[in-house]
Parts: sequence; C-alpha cells; structure tokens
Amino acid sequence: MKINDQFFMKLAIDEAWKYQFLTYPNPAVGCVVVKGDSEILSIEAHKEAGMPHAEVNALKEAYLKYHPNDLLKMKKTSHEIHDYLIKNHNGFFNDCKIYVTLEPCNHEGKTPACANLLKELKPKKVIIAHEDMNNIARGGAETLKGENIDVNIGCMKKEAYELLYPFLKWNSGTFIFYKMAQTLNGCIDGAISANQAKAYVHTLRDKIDLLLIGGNTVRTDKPTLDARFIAGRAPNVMIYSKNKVFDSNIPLFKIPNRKVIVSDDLFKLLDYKFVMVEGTYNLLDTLKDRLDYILLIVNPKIRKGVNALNDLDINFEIVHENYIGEEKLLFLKRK
Ligand SMILES: NC(=O)C1=CN([C@@H]2O[C@H](COP(=O)(O)OP(=O)(O)OC[C@H]3O[C@@H](n4cnc5c(N)ncnc54)[C@H](OP(=O)(O)O)[C@@H]3O)[C@@H](O)[C@H]2O)C=CC1
Ligand SMILES: Nc1c(N[C@@H]2O[C@H](COP(=O)(O)O)[C@@H](O)[C@H]2O)[nH]c(=O)[nH]c1=O
Repeated sequence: MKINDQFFMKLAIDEAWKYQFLTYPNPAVGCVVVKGDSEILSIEAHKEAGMPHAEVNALKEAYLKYHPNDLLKMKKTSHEIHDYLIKNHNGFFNDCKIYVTLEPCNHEGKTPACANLLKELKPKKVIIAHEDMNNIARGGAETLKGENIDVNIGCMKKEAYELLYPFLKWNSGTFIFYKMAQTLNGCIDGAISANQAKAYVHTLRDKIDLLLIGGNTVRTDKPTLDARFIAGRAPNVMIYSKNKVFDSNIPLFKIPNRKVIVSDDLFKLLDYKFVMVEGTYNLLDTLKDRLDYILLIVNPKIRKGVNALNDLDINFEIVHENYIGEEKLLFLKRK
C-alpha cells in the first residue's frame, strides 16, 4: 500500500462513515492531520449537529499530541477550541497537511467557520475530497487560497460523494434507507442482533424523521420501535398496510409523544426528509425502486430460520463496510 494522499483521505472517509446518519441534518465529514510527510497526528469526524466540525476535532487532537494540556482537552465547543488554537498555535500547523472529506465551511452557523480557523493556523496544504455545494457554506477553498495556502480538491471525490449523498438528499428532498438485520445464512426472523448493534439501531431511530414498517411485521413481532437502549427519542412511525385496524395493545402504540400513521400511500414518505425502513424481503420487494441506501447488519452466526422466499433479483454495490461490535455493517446501493 502506498502512503499517499489517497491513503490519508481514506482514513478520513472511514472515520466519517462511523457517524453517517448520526450527524443529520449535517453532512458526515472526516478529517486527518499529518505532520511533515507521514506522521498522523489525528483522525477525527463531525459527530453530531451542533458539535464541532471534523476539522476542529482533528486540529484539537493534533495539537494535543505535541502539547498535552487539560485546558484544551476540556474545551468542547467550537468557539472555545477555535479561540484556543488561534491564540496558542505558534506556527505548529505550518508543516502539517490537512485532509478533509468536504470543503471547509466558510460561514458562521451554529459553529464558527472552519476556513477562518485554517486561515489563521496556516497549514502547509489542505487536501479536500469534495467541494461544498451548499450555497451558504461554500467558498472555503477560495478563502484558503486567498491566504496563499496550497489547496487541492478532488482526492477520492467519488468515495466522498457517497459519504455526502444522504446530506445532498436531505437538502433536496427525502433520503430513504432500508435497515435489515440477518444472520450469516440470511435468517431474518426472531432475535438476531447483539446489544451493541441494537443500541446502534436505536441511535438511528433517535435521529430519523419517520420509521416505516410493514403491517405484517407489526402483527407478528409486536414491536416497540423506540430508542430505549440509548434513552433516546422514539421516532414517529408509519405502518404500511391495507388494514386500518391494529391491536392497540401492541407496544409501539403505547409510546407517549409519538405519532403513528397507518397508510397505504407511500408518497407520504416524501413529506419527510429522513426515513428509515425496518423490514425484510416482502417490504423490500415493494420499496426496491425508492430506496437510496440499504443498511444490512449481519450477525456472525448460522442457524435455522426464515430466509428470503421472494422472487427478488437485485444487484448491489457496497458503498461502505464497517463493524459494530461483532457485527458487520454493509451500506449498499442498487447498481
Ligand atoms: N430482521 C429484521 O431486520 C426484520 C425482520 N422482520 C421480520 O420479517 C418479516 C417480513 O417483514 P417485511 O418483509 O418487512 O414485510 P411484512 O411482512 O411486514 O409485509 C409487508 C406489509 O406491507 C403491507 N403491504 C403490502 N402491499 C401493500 C399495498 N399494496 N398497500 C398497502 N400495504 C401493503 C402489508 O400490510 P397488511 O398485511 O397490514 O396490509 C404487508 O403485510 C416480518 O414478519 C418480521 O418478523 C421485519 C423487520 C425487520
Ligand atoms: N430482530 C431484529 C430486528 N428486528 C426489527 O426490530 C423490530 C423490533 O423492535 P423493538 O420491539 O423496538 O425491539 C422488529 O419488528 C423488526 O422490525 N432488527 C435488528 O436490527 N436486529 C434484530 O435482531
């Protein structure tokens, strides 16, 4: 493997994917700081909307590597970290290369502009995978070039586009992803995921605008569909069904402050920006032309159980793969 720009950018992209969907409504972004030619000082990501951007987290961790101190360590907000680094950097970043998956933001939003911080710290080079297409935030590269900082755009652009894709859809309409858990041999019935994967699914439930589930699943599984593993917010639910009546004792109907709609109109999904479907092969057959991504959570066990019985024939591209605990996460897109 060559230690080149692509190598460092891949680290930034992989780090960002760990927080994919969790940054909603913000994009998932990763950043790596390299001192000299190849000393990796930090690999960081944006973790949640309102929290520091990837660049800020990465610059903070990079600085701490050489200057460990509790004062900076304890600073959690972007404003505090910006102020500290601008006052104390003393040229530390001048021989550093900054790899960032998205063009540094150029505007003051919930957090101050990353381009401004980088402008002050004057790194040797900023390598950007994908330009920012958001009219409010774009222009960071020009700001840096204006300060004679070397800027390169387009390293691993296709991979960075896949990372950015949910954000682009949130901004232009609806992003729909399909979550399905299975065993290694494809069983989808009963308990499948371990607690860590369940907690991850609950973290996703906490973020989305709407959870779609099939009518048969509601009758069979009698699910709760909340975010109890992380003490999070239970999402609003749409049950896709031709029936109007469900047993009101099913736990999902008992959750306070949640809306449940029962509908056979899939156009309703377009009223929401961020939709997760929890389903398997029946519902997949119905929705296959409307999905942006599929998130497959594979538990490493083989057992007897229910498998795909439908007449489905779909080819996928693996956009990203990752682990949650022992389980494999596959982010898939239809070819
Ligand atoms: N491992 C996992 O991650 C998951 C496992 N499961 C399991 O998988 C099994 C199969 O689930 P899944 O494949 O998601 O789908 P479902 O078995 O829930 O079936 C899809 C449902 O969609 C509704 N539907 C179908 N066509 C229409 C239509 N034209 N108009 C309105 N409603 C329609 C029907 O509801 P109705 O009959 O009410 O009209 C139907 O029952 C479940 O029994 C569950 O146990 C489910 C989710 C996740
Ligand atoms: N069994 C299973 C899943 N099943 C999904 O979760 C629903 C149950 O949710 P709740 O009642 O809130 O626990 C169930 O109806 C189905 O949609 N999902 C997973 O990630 N992993 C699993 O092992």
